[in-house]
This record gives sequence, structure tokens and C-alpha cells, in this order.
Amino acid sequence: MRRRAPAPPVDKAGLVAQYWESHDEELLTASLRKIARRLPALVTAALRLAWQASAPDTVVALAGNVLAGVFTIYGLMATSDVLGSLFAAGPTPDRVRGALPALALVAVAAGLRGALLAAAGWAQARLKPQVERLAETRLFELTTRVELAAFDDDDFHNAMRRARDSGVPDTANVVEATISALTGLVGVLSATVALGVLHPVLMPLLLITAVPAGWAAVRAARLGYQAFYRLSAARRRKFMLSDLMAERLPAAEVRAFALRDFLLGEYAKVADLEQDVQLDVARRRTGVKATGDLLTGGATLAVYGALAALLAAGVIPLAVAGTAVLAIRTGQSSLAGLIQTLNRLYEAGLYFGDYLAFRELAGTRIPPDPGTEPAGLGRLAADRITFTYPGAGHPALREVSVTAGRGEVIALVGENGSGKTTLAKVLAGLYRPQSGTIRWDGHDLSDVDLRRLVSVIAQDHTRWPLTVRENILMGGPLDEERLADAAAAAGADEVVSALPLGYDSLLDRRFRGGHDLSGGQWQRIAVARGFYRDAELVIFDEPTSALDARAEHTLFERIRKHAEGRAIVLITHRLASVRYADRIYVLDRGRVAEQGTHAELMARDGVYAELYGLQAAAYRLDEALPREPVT
Ligand SMILES: Nc1ncnc2c1ncn2[C@@H]1O[C@H](COP(=O)(O)OP(=O)(O)OP(=O)(O)O)[C@@H](O)[C@H]1O
Repeated sequence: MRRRAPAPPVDKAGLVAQYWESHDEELLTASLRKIARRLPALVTAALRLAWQASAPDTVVALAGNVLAGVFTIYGLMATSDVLGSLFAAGPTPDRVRGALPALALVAVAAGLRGALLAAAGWAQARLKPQVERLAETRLFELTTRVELAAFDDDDFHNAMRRARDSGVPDTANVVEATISALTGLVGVLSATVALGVLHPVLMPLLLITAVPAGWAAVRAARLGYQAFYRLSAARRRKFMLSDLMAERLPAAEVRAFALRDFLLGEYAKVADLEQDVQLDVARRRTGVKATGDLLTGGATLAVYGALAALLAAGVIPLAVAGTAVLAIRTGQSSLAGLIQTLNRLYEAGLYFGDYLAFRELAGTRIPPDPGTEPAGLGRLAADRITFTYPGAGHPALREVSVTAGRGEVIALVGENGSGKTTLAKVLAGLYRPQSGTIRWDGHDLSDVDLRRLVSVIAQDHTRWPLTVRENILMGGPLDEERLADAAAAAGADEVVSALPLGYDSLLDRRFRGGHDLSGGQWQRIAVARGFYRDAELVIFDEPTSALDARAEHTLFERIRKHAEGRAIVLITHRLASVRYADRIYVLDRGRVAEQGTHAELMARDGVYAELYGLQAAAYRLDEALPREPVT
């Protein structure tokens, strides 16, 4: 069974919250207890990922921090000995001399602690890019493997965007925060152990001073999330406005419709709101920090009072009291840091959770392993196939049967939305029909590996931001002769010869030296891609929609020749160009309404004849118009 992600929450304005905002409320309301409950699972998952990214770096990062903690305790104990010698009775030079061995130990402990922390810090820094890379690679391994239909499922899509935009970056943050939390924990434990060894009564003193600092850290973090939450709708609008003002695609319309002042005005409104909220947060955070500092000051006073009382009562000697002050300071900063880190870990953990959940979800959408690759294609036969897009109310294809044999050109025609593109994608194995069968020389389509045998020139083909050569080869091996033939067949050779670097020209204006092409020129490159691939089944989905009349005529001729030794499925609205097709299927609202050769369909005088007649009449009308220029 497929797992569906929970429905996105709806915000106060009635808008469906965006995928990047889904955790804001959770962050806003998370209690320390809730944070603590989630931590073990989070830490385990983070450490597992860190281990997979680099076992040696994980070991060094963890062991370095733990050992540094041991040396902190050791250093504090040695400090106590130093103070004990200094505060002992006797002449000062003797006391100093007596303190020297312990002082040397303090220096050694500090040096080793520093070295261990440096090694752990280095390992931690090395882990970050490795974890990020691993997380990203795993994500893309899945996004490129899941069935195409998953991309039509908006729950899947949202889960993927969340995992990609926040999950991957926060994966490294979770690992980093886990190790930092461990560092903080070791720091707190070391100080606590040191205090306990000095005198058990000293242990609670650490808590007294740490609580206000911890409270201030959590409160300040909450205020930050609240601002983030309050600004979520504004941020969404700001993203949209910044895209409109600083992206290439809308740039022409921004100028043509004189939208500059309007957009800047809208932007100012959002920016004002954002600024107000941020200033408000800054003011409240300062208040929280001041209160925290004040309370910490009070608590410190109380601790010193307690120490003085213990000293006066003879419970602890002066040297122990001095060391206790140091230990409390060490523990205090570790504890404040630890609480902050746990907060960070929890926040990053929510997005990391999304990443893990997406990986699980994507695992359920991976098609079964394809079988063996057939040697060639004799006949492809679809029998009464029905296909409904995920979430769609009605089928895009109903009980459709078509066949395409080697050496044949079959044409799919019909009005917009009649199901031509959907049928082509189903025949190519990109979508699996819910019922009916498709057989490739008798083998069910799901049992054969078609990846190298089918070529689809999509109607909405991608304008790959790569070089011309890469756009045509699409990762395939280079065969210069075939490349030249494919480019010539598609009319892309003319495009290439006009570019300064020929096949090496980069087709992306966002990079230096990049070029852009006209719609028709892009289409020629896309068609060349289809010709270059030595496929058994080639699907051309409106390959001439952007071509001029001459190029269109030539291309249809080439497609016809290309059918030798393979099967061609051609989708087009130019009915004059399908006259030569071996079979024409006329689709109407997802069904095959008519089929046959051009002559048969004309004789039938049905939908095809009507559409053909309309197009022909338009040309005849045009021919009948006066040729003199209109004055
Ligand atoms: N990804 C999708 N998700 C849901 N419905 C879709 C999707 N793609 C297409 N449809 C719907 O399926 C039906 C068939 O669409 P299809 O693209 O196959 O039509 P077509 O005959 O190729 O149209 P055109 O001539 O405009 O290219 C339409 O009702 C369309 O709205």
C-alpha cells in the first residue's frame, strides 16, 4: 500500500501552507519534554548516516569530544591540587615549588584537551560535506528512479520538495548538532563529576546557575521561530516577487507592461512587515537576554554565598572552593550551549525526519526491476488499455487499442486533451495503465527493459542547459557520423553552424558565453536527439509545432525515412502531414473514435474527415484571398 503524506495544514488566511512551512507550528509549541522524547531516535539516525558517510571521521569526532571531557575532569582535579599547595601553610617559595608538579599536570591536561578538541572539530568539519553529499546522492538516486506517475501526485511532490529544500541541508546540521550536543553533554558531565569528586554537596550548585542561562537560550530561540512563523505568508509573497523582478523569463513582460513600480511597491509592503517583525523580535530577545543575565547574576551570587557558607562551616577547604568556582563556570557554559544545541537539533531534526520519511515513501514508488532487453521490435500492441492520472476524476484513456509494427508510422490525431500524449507515454512504458495490456512482441511491457529501445521527443521537451552536443547525445556514446546525420535530419545542422562554438556552444544564457535559441531552433535540437538515439520505437509528439513551413515539410519526410527498421508513433495536428501514415488513430475524449489510413478515414466521413476538411478549407480560403497589398 502506498503511504500518503499527511495533508498540509491550512493557515489563518485560508491558504494551504507551503511545504517549507509545515513544521513552523511544531517549532513554536515544542516543549523541552517533547524535544527530549524525540532525541534518541534522531541521534541514532544522525549517527548512522554520519557513520555511512565516513566512519573514521565519526569515530574521531565522537572519541575526541569524550576524551577531551576526561581531560577536563583531570585538569580540574590538578587545579584543585595546585590551589591546595598554594593555600598550604609554609613559606611562599616552598608553596609555589610544591604546586609545580600539579601545575605541570594542569598544563598537560589543557594541552591534550585542546589537541583532542581540535582533532574532533576537524573531523566534525570534514563530516559535514560528506554527510550532505551522501544525503543528496541518496535523494537523487530515488528521485530519478521512482515511477513517472509519482511526479503527478502532489503529496509525493510536496514530500520531495521538503526533503530536497530543507531535509538535505538539515541532514548535515543534525549530524553537526548531534556531535555538538555530545560535546556539551560531556562538558556538563565533566564539570558535574569534578564537582562530585571535590565534594558531593557542590553538584547542585551547577544547576542553580545554569537554569537561568538555559531558560534564556530556549526563550530566545522560541522568539526566533515565532518571527519565522508570523512571516511565513509574507515570505512566500517575497519569494514570488523576487522571482518576478530578478529572473530572466518574466524580465521582458515586467518591462513591456511597465510593472516595475507596482512590483517594487508590493515588495516594499512585504519588506516593511518583515522589518517590523524582526525589530520587534530583536527588542524582545534583548529583554529576554537581559533577564537571563540578571537571573544568572543572582544565581551566581547565591552560589558564591553557598560556597562561602560551606567554607565557613569547614565543609570544604579553600582550594576546593576555588576549583569549584572554575568547575561551575565550565559546566555553566557547557549547559547553556547544550540546551541551545538541543533546540537546534530538534529543529533540524524535524526536517531531517522529512528527509527520512521521503526516502521511505519513494521506496514504495520504485517500479519493479525491468526484465531483459528485447533484441528488437516486431510489433507493439496495446489492448483495451485504460489509464487515469493520479488524483484525476476520470480516465485520460479508456479501452484504447493500438498497434505499431516495425517499419510503420502510426499517427495519433485528435483535439486538445483527447489523450494523444498520454497514450504515447503509456506506449513508451512511462506510465502503467490500470487495466488492459501492452505487449512488445508478445511480452508484457512491464517484463521488458525498454530504457534503450524507446525514444520520446516530448511536446514539452526540456531545454537542457548543456552544450548542443550534450543536448543531442544525452549521455550516450559519441558517434560523430551519426551526430552529423541526426542533426541534418532534424535541421539542427543549420542551428549549429550559426553558433560560434558549434556543437560545443552552451545553451544557457545564465552562464558566460551561453546562448539561447528560438523556439523552433530548440525543437530542431530536440528532434535531433530523437534521431540520434538508435531506438526501436520512436515517438514524435508534435515535433513540428514551432517549425517554419519548409522545415516542417522536410522533417516529415525525414521521419518517414526514419521508420525503416523501427516503429514510429507520430502525434501532430497538421493533418496534411499524416496522409502517408500506415494507420491513423483518431482520439476523442480518451477513446479511439476512428482508425484507418487517410483514404479510409476520408471515405468514412467522420471526425477525421471533418478536421481534415477544416484545415484544407483554411488553406483554400487563404489561396482565394487577393494578393495585392492592402492599402
Ligand atoms: N499530468 C497530468 N495529470 C493529470 N491530468 C493530466 C496530466 N496530463 C494530462 N492530463 C489530462 O489528461 C487528458 C489528456 O491529456 P493529453 O496531454 O494526453 O492530451 P493531448 O491529446 O496530447 O492534448 P494536446 O493536443 O493539447 O497536446 C487531458 O484531460 C489532460 O487535462
